[in-house]
Amino acid sequence: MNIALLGYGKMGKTIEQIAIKRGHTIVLTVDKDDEGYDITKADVAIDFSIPTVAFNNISNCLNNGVPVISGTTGWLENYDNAVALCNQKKGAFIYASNYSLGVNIFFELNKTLAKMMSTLKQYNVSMEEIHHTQKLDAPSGTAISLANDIIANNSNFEAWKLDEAAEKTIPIVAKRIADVPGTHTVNYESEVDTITIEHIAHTRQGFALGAVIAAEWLVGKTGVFTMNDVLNIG
Ligand SMILES: NC(=O)C1=CN([C@@H]2O[C@H](COP(=O)(O)OP(=O)(O)OC[C@H]3O[C@@H](n4cnc5c(N)ncnc54)[C@H](OP(=O)(O)O)[C@@H]3O)[C@@H](O)[C@H]2O)C=CC1
Ligand SMILES: O=C(O)C1=N[C@H](C(=O)O)C[C@H](O)C1
Repeated sequence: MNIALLGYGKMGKTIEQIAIKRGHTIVLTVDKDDEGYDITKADVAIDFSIPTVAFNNISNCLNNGVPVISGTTGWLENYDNAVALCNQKKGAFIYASNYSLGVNIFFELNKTLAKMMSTLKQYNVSMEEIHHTQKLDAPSGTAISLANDIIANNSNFEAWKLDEAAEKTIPIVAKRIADVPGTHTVNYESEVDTITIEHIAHTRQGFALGAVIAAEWLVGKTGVFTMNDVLNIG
């Protein structure tokens, strides 16, 4: 497959290595100063850029008939517009806050636990995410997905908030520590005990492999998909 990498930073470069090992060709890399690039030579585009440009990158692909997967976080105010454009153009699009197999299993565990805890009002939930100090957004996209899945599966919680505890609200603490690829923790705490589930990424390889697998899966399809479709879980 001919792949375009929109965003050629830590993730773009890790994806490049894995894509080449899997027999693909990188035909385009786009970074900050690469305005007006020609996407049409790519069979699929993989966007891991920055929050302010992700929607432009995705729109450019969909407008040119190129399937696109995005892992960029912090741009979700435009997610519905991306879905509408994909449907209008009969294109192919995946966004996932986290492409790793481990986190997608962790998402399912989190949903199951949230359902189990819904009748146990003595437990308060809280979340923590830890990432490297270059991260632009907080809380992480993965933390937002986890919080939204708790809200969808447990009527004791209606919203999430960064750093703030309030009634029916899930507080999320975001810590920034040098070189941490990504750690997510969900805690249920009562007066007598604590239940914790945690995912720790040791490297970026898991995110990158998942992104390449998603790109391979998307080519030839039409529609808006999620990692649950790719991995056939959930
Ligand atoms: N969904 C998932 O599984 C994962 C998601 N992520 C997310 O992916 C994104 C990228 O992460 P990461 O690679 O670590 O970040 P980096 O900062 O290392 O890379 C982002 C790259 O985007 C480039 N960029 C800036 N402007 C543009 C533009 N107009 N078009 C294309 N690229 C541009 C930056 O260039 P320059 O440095 O010159 O500004 C930089 O090289 C983040 O949003 C992060 O949260 C990360 C890991 C996993
Ligand atoms: O910025 C990162 O590095 C990561 N971002 C994603 C997120 O915001 O959830 C996924 C992963 O945790 C790494």
